[in-house]
Amino acid sequence: MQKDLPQTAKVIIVGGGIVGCSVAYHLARSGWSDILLLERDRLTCGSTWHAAGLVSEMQAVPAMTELAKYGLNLMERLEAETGQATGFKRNGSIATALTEARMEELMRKRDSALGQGIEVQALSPEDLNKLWPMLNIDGMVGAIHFPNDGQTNPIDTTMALAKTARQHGAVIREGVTVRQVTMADGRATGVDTDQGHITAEFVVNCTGIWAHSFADSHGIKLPIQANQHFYVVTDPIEGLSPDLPVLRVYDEGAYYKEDAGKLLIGFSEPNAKVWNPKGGIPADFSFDELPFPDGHLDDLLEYLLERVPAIQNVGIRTFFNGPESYTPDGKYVLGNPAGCTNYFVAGGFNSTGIQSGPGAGKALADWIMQGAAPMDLADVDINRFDTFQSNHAYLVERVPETLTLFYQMHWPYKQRQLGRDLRRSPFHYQLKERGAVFGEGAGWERPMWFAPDGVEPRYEYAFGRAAFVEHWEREHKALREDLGLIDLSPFAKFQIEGPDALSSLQYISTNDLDVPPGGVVYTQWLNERAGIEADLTIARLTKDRFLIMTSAGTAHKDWQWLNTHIPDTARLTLTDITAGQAVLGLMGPRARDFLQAFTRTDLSNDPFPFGTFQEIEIGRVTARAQRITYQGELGWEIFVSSEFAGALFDDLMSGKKAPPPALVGFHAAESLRVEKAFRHWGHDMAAFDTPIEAGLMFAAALDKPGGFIGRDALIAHRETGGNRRIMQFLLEDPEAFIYHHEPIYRDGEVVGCVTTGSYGHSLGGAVALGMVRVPEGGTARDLLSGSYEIAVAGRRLPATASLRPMYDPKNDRVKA
Ligand SMILES: NCCCC(=O)O
Repeated sequence: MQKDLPQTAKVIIVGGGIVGCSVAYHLARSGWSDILLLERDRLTCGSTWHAAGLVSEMQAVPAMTELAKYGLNLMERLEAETGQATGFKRNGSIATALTEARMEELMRKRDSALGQGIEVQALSPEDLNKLWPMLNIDGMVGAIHFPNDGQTNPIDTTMALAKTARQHGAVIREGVTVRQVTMADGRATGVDTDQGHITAEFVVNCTGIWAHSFADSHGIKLPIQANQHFYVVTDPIEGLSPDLPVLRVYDEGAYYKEDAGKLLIGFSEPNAKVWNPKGGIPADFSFDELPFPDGHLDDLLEYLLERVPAIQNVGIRTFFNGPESYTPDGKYVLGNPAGCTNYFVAGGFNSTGIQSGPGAGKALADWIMQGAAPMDLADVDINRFDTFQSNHAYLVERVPETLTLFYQMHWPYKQRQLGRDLRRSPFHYQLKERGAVFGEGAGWERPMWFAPDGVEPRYEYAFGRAAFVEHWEREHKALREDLGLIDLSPFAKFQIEGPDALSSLQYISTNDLDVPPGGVVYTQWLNERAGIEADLTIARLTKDRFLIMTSAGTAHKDWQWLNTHIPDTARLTLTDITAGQAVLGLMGPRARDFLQAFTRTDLSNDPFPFGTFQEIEIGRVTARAQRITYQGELGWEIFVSSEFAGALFDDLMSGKKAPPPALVGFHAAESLRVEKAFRHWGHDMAAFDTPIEAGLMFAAALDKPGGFIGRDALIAHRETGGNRRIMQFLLEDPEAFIYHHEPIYRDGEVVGCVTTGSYGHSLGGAVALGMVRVPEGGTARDLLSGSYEIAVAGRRLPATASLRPMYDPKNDRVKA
């Protein structure tokens, strides 16, 4: 037993890598006391010690970028603050392109970086050579240079964080093994260590490559798995400048970093490997490395000898392989798994723990102290993952591709190949037979587009008008002008039933759900600050029974929100019935005539108005048809018990009663919704956007009896008017394509960025939604003046902007 090991703490952080030390640093520096960090062996001994230490501001999504920028600024001042050298330097970083397509990717990345206030310049191969004189620029098309990026020494940086944490009162103990987090009634109560029990108010899992198995041991599922990460280090190279920028040659799967007069070269290889030792990751793996397999990197090693010929003269001294933790989507995880509000995790850093860990540690510390995420962290929230994504075999199959994709072309709409074919809708094989090309969302296989006879059902990726765009366009127009059928089965469906179902839903929903049975209500769920936590549709099935419908991507999060916000005393049952109900969207101007041919129910407007549902017979099958749309046309979403789904599909597609609808994939579903300016949670709005900013006040029943969570904050926010608004944009140039995060300029100044980009095949150009700043001292109406541009691959293209949907602004088509 260590002397003076506390018996109780406010926060116990398990794991002494850079992330755990950053959490301790930020809690202690903010004045929280009784912070205890427990490390099984010595600080940094898991993955931190062998990390390469590249630090870049620009990350995959804006929230990660903001935290990385914070982290770099922190590293910059850490040495002065602690007196501990960290090795941090802003020697810059360069990303290179060996193809025109890669250059377009980099120019799009540059646009996005500029929009986020990051300094970046495009370089010609010759300019590049001035910054990296040893580089062989054969085949280089160009590059981009981030002068404020750099590198640091991971061990020293971690030690500096730990030192300051200690100076501010945190206790950091090495050589204490946490065997278990103790839990009671769904809450963490403390930890069992090899030296006794310690009680705690909060427990934080920062155990890196052990996070999955450690959490599993106390019943918490985490989507984290170790991959093998390889790098080599040369012998000293004469004349290598310590100020040499970090270099990423994406097309050759390699990064280069100056390392005490040598070059450290790391890889993102095509055939990446997980580390999945029999019996799990050894508990005593400490400052250890893994074998460097023969032949695994031969192609990439050949490239580097050509790319930096000086290496041929000195040779490679070290071949290193170390495990690092990865997630199924390449973004790290923060927050409360499984709704356990005093258990936190920060993990799965996908080889970016040094650049992301310091900022992520701050975000997590703030989350603990404030009791809520301190900024929009939807992209990294642990609850974006469903529980199936913590399955060990799934992770082992899935995560090597995360490492591989890191440096591969980031093609628009690129689909993963591994960890697929896991979640299939009841229509899967019928759609596949008809040419469906599948993409994956929340594990579901979803038809993205349909290849007609004679066209191979697979993507040829490209920027702009790729080959599949003509099929996407055909499906989009078929639905707009005639009739389309979309498989919407991945929708999550939660049934809530009981005498307190209505009052509980009223309490968490902005809209008034006290509608007659048969009504379908669009609503948001807000947090206390009036930020939007969920965006859903709720049908009142009977007086005491409701069906909540939400998108597959937010199912797990919304389920957690529901469970943690319905009052404890409420008399109701809550059931996830997603698997039992298949859904078809039958949408388009011919929807009524078509469906009428199958049913005796009168589908005309008066007996079957918009925003209602009825149970109807559709030929041989009885289903619940609800008259709403996410595509902006007349239509019904048809909910059918899964065992009848195949028969319903066959009947509708048979052509016996009416010409069948066109099959429509998710590219068209998305372009149809963006043309109609329908918002999507997680893209166009999230927990830091209010209904005012998202333009959704029409769904807030401010005067309903009893109010709702967030109502007072929403009313207060309405007084100030808010300083941002969602707008819709249409590019004037019909050839350009928008994807995501492109900056939006108003009169030459960045005022926001694209939240969803698509192509409006009916509007005739790229169409987008974007959150835009209201001019200082002005109102939302002022947004309608001024000239707008959107940056696309290095060019600023004029765009028309609107606060109302450009397509069918009065809903005439929807309510026809
Ligand atoms: N630790 C490897 C990081 C790779 C990269 O930032 O490109």
